[in-house]
Parts: sequence; structure tokens; C-alpha cells
Amino acid sequence: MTNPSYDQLPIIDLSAADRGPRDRAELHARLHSAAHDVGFFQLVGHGVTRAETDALLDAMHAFFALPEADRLALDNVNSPHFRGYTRTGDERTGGTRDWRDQLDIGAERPARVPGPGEPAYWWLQGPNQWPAALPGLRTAALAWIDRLSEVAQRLLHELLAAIGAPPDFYDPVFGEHAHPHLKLVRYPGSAGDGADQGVGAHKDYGFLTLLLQDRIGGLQVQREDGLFHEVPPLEGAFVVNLGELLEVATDGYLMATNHRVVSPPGATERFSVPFFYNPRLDARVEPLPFPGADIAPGITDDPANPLYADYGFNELKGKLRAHPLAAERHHAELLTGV
Ligand SMILES: O=C(O)CCC(=O)C(=O)O
Ligand SMILES: [Fe+2]
Repeated sequence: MTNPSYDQLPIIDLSAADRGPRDRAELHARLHSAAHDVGFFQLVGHGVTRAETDALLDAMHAFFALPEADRLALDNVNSPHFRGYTRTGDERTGGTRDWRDQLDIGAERPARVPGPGEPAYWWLQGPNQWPAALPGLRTAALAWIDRLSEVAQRLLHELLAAIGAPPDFYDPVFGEHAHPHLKLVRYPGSAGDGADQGVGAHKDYGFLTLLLQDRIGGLQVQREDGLFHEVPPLEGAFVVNLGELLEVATDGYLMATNHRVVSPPGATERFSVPFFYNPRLDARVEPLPFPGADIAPGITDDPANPLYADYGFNELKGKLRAHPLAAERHHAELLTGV
């Protein structure tokens, strides 16, 4: 890529897919370049309305305004499925404390405790924890999961088409057993001790992440020069990044991109809502047939962060590291080697 601009990410207009073959071809060229060269972009033309977004954001703000005791009633330390509320300081990334609190929400399904010989990742399936005082949160969050799953599916189809692959190649690993994940996140300003890790550098585990951020800023992405660059907030856009499974699927032709959040200054609060478009827990990601496969460089070889083609194991690896208190309480037997 020549002369990359680090001031803003590429801007991708998904509505161009419906404006005729010329516009769609141009969209594919831009998407190909954004996904291959950068791994991060701003998505506009996605069709999600202001009213839909406001419904979610209102519910989120109401959640963080609840008395702390109401939020701690949903402590994820009580969930063997890593669902619920994580208080500020309880989460770890790269072995270091993150300074944010959050509510983790997933597909609403009954627990499936793995039987003898069954993969441990079935622990990740299970009920959410909802605040009794705020029944509207459940409605808003589950509606958002459905709505963004649609957008992400359209985007994945266009992305696969853009690199010359069959657009529906991964449809079988999504469908009604897909394992989407939503976080409602607050960064409560800077930690008193001077640490500025809102969330440490990491890659996301699944296919695609669609993130709504407010106007405060602080999200940074590692770009082609190896340095972390700000992702300036863009009103109405989703920040999209590729997750580890797309790197596995394309043998490194598309790369999962490292990103992090630097804590806002002083007592400034920042809110964000990442939505993770993940396949079934028992999905094994088969290699994608596409022309670039011949020149794919291979996946990142990081002994500290092995990438798994079995999605459930890839997510379980991350959850056990990020939530050590819940992991030690419920899954001590799984903690060797993570
Ligand atoms: O809050 C953000 O802007 C990014 C959050 C993130 O990367 C994550 O939770 O995986
Ligand atoms: Fe992330």
C-alpha cells in the first residue's frame, strides 16, 4: 500500500453493495484493501438507524447508572459461563489489569455442562445475568445482537466476495447455533496509580467485530508501521476489525489486528459497545478457497497466543485469561497451560 494515511481508517459504505455492479465492484476493491492492508475500517451505510442505536445506548447508560450493588448482583465471578458484570480492575489483558467495567452478554441459551469426553468450551454456553431493576436492557441487548448479526453477515458475504471467495462459504458455521457476544463497556477515566491500560493490546477471537464508540476516543489500532494509532470517532459509523478466525481461515492473508484502549484522562468516562460476530462453539474453520491463498503468509506464530481453528477453544482461551477470578472459581482444572 502506498502512502497510508494514519489520520483516519478506510471508510467503507456497505450500501454500495445494493447500488449496481459498478458501485459493488468499487466497494469490493476498497474492502479488499482495507481488510488486507489494514485489518480495521469504519463502516457506514450499514442501515442501523439512529433510533435503534439510541435504544441500546439509553439502556446501557441506565445500566451503568444503577447502584453498584445492583450491578454486582450480576457479578460474572458467579457465572461458570463468563456472563455478567465485571467490576473495574477484575479483568486482565496480556497479564495486566484493565481499567474498565462491563456487562458480558451472549446468545440466551440454557447451560450445557460438558459431559465426560466433551470439549470444555461448552461451558461458554449458558444463561445471561440481567438486572431485575431494568427489564428493558434484556430487550434492547438481544435486539442489538439480532440486528448486528444481520449486518455482520452481509458484511462477511461482501468481504468474502471481495477477495474472490464463495460469499456463503461460512454460512454453515453461523445460523441458529452461532455464538454472538456483546459487551457494554465503560472506561471510568484514569486509574489513580497512573496506569493507562483501559484494555490492553489484543486481537478479537471470532470473525468480525462491529464496535460503537462514543466521542471520547482512546481506541488505538496497530497499523502497518507497527505503531498504535488513534481511531478517531466517526458519528454513525461502526469501527470494524477482523478477528483471529479470519486470519486462520485465510492463512494470514487477512490479519486479525492488535488493538487497545488508552484510559480517558482524569475522570472522563468513555462508553463503547463491541459486538462480536462469532460462529458456533463447535465450528471448525476450514481453509477458505480463494485466489490469494497461494500468496498467504501463514498465521501469526505467537507461542503466547496460539490461534485455534476450533472456535470454542479459541474463545475459551481468551475468557480464562481475561477473567481469572471466574476461571479459578469454576474452572481451576482448565487453567494449566493458558
Ligand atoms: O472499547 C473499545 O473501543 C474496544 C474494546 C475491545 O477491543 C474489546 O472489548 O475487545
Ligand atoms: Fe477487542
